[in-house]
Amino acid sequence: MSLVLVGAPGSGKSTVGPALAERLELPFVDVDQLIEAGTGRAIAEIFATDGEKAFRDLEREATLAVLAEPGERVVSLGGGAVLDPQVRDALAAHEVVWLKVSAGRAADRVGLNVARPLLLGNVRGRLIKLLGERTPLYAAAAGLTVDTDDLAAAEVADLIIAERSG
Ligand SMILES: Nc1ncnc2c1ncn2[C@@H]1O[C@H](COP(=O)(O)OP(=O)(O)O)[C@@H](O)[C@H]1O
Ligand SMILES: O=C(O)C1=C[C@@H](OP(=O)(O)O)[C@@H](O)[C@H](O)C1
Ligand SMILES: [Mg+2]
Repeated sequence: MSLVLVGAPGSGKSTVGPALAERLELPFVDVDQLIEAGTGRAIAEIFATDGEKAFRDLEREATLAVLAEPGERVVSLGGGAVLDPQVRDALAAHEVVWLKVSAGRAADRVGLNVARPLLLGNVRGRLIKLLGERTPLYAAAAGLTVDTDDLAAAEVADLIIAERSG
């Protein structure tokens, strides 16, 4: 069983994951990084050239493969991975932590970073829409929720460790 971080873009999955893995002395996997390493292409390039559907297919395959591996690790998913019903089923076998973030705070964090093609244009507006669609999915998947709005990434990691040992 792995410790799996879910949440919107800008919630801190890719930042908190390595900190958590280091503290727990577990291996760390970021599925977006795995896709980029496996294809030799940036996520933004996959979106731009092949479209979102092609990215979601790669994401499903990579996410299901990581979640099927035995052993314990810390896994950071992409923000949209929970849209896939097979991924949601696979998450049921893991310890899932939802890094909750408001649209305003997530927008502050991701800024105008072009690495997130889904948010291009009106970043805050897109985050509001995306959170509306995904909040029920994150909530249903998670056994633990951490509101990250007013916490530094290291504090989020500390809180997760405190909650699971307490
Ligand atoms: N709790 C936090 N407080 C402030 N900034 C954060 C926090 N978590 C992440 N960040 C910053 O926000 C940006 C997005 O974080 P990232 O870990 O890539 O999020 P995600 O993987 O969930 O999209 C990065 O610049 C990161 O340094
Ligand atoms: O929310 C999404 O649909 C996406 C989130 C991104 O990951 P982060 O959540 O780590 O930013 C990345 O997988 C891709 O740009 C799509
Ligand atoms: Mg990430």
